[in-house]
Amino acid sequence: PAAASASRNWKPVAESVRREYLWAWQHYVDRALGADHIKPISGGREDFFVQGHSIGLSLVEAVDTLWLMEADAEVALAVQWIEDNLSFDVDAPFQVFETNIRMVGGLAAAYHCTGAPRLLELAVDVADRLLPAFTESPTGLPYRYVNLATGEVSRPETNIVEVGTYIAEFGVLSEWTGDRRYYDLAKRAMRVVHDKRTELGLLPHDIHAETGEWRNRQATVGPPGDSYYEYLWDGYALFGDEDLRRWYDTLTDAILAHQAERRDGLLWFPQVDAFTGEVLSREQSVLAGFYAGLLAESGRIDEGRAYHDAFNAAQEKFGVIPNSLDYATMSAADPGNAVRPEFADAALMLWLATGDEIFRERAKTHYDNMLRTSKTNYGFAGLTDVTAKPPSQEDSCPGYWWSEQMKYYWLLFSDTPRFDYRDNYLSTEANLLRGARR
Ligand SMILES: O=C1NC[C@H](CO)[C@@H](O)[C@@H]1O
Ligand SMILES: [Ca+2]
Repeated sequence: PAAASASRNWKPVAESVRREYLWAWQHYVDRALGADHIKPISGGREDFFVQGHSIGLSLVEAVDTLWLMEADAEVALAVQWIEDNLSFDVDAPFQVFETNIRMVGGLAAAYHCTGAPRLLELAVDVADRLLPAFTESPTGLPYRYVNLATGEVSRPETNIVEVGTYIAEFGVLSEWTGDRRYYDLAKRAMRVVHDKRTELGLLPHDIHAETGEWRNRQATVGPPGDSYYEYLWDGYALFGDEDLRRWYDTLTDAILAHQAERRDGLLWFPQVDAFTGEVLSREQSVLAGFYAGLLAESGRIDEGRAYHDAFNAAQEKFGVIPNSLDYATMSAADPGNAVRPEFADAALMLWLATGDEIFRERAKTHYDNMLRTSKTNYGFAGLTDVTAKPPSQEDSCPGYWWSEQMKYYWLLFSDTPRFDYRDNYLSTEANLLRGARR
């Protein structure tokens, strides 16, 4: 292998990341403790799952990040708040997918890092409240919403992300409790989707939970297709399930054969008709950028590099990559960016897979551009237009900011002893479910 390029001293960057994170955390504690979101411009509070009732989302998403940063006093405060206040006995419909990746995953990661028993109890409690979405479904494909207090399910018009992004969180609950129901229900839904692939081996992205019928023709590696593919690989990586690997390989080979396009030396993944392969759109969601990391994790390193090169071209052009990019013209189809983490997610995965310093350089640029454009009075704000001078901000900070990019930067630049750099797993919400070194 090429001699590892003399890597620069990244410690000052890691210290900056930790300082900025704890600065934002202190404002959340002082002004919005227990709120799902802080409003970073005004310092106000914002609900995410249910209007009028927060359940401490940003705090739950922050615990493992704080722990990895060795901010142990802050971890203690957060765990105490959870033990004293967090209840899922809420008579309202919750989105099953978002509740899983953020709350089941956030609590499971907090338990993995701290060992506090109440955190596992709460992860099991909220997962149990999600199960009717699966068990009430005639196909095994979960409904999109469930009332956490009554178990009433609703909204069968769903998609492959929202039926297929559970195996990581549900799988560790099965592993840690011995109850296989979680794993089996998550895997069954993934099997149903895989078995409905088209002749070309591609997947449309919208599906009906009661009939099992496809509701559209378009295939995408962006939302709402992305984390279905991610979790096929993750289920194999975490639990060694050869079915999941076989399904992943079948679908990925088809994507690379029918859904990939090279243009000016860059690799892109257009939206195509899953039945005919016809290109339907060359718009690329910034969220699709995670796929460069997934390709590298799953042994397609050259393709992963090439796709990250494509998004890096966008980062070079725009500074902050727009929500949606038309890669035929490299123009911003949707000019906002709600502090999306995917470019940094893929940079970490590619750096772990290759050791190539270029990915730390690219992540540093992503961090610098986020600092410059999103930092505001009490935290970090999403952008409504990355092309404006300066980019225009919105008074909102999403929960994934507390779990994702700041954790990716910290892991890339700190070399923290609390993370096993050789054997680890981060969920699609960057929840650490394996590799904490207590
Ligand atoms: O998988 C996900 N999709 C959307 C968010 C980040 O853009 C986040 O919730 C997560 O990474
Ligand atoms: Ca993700």
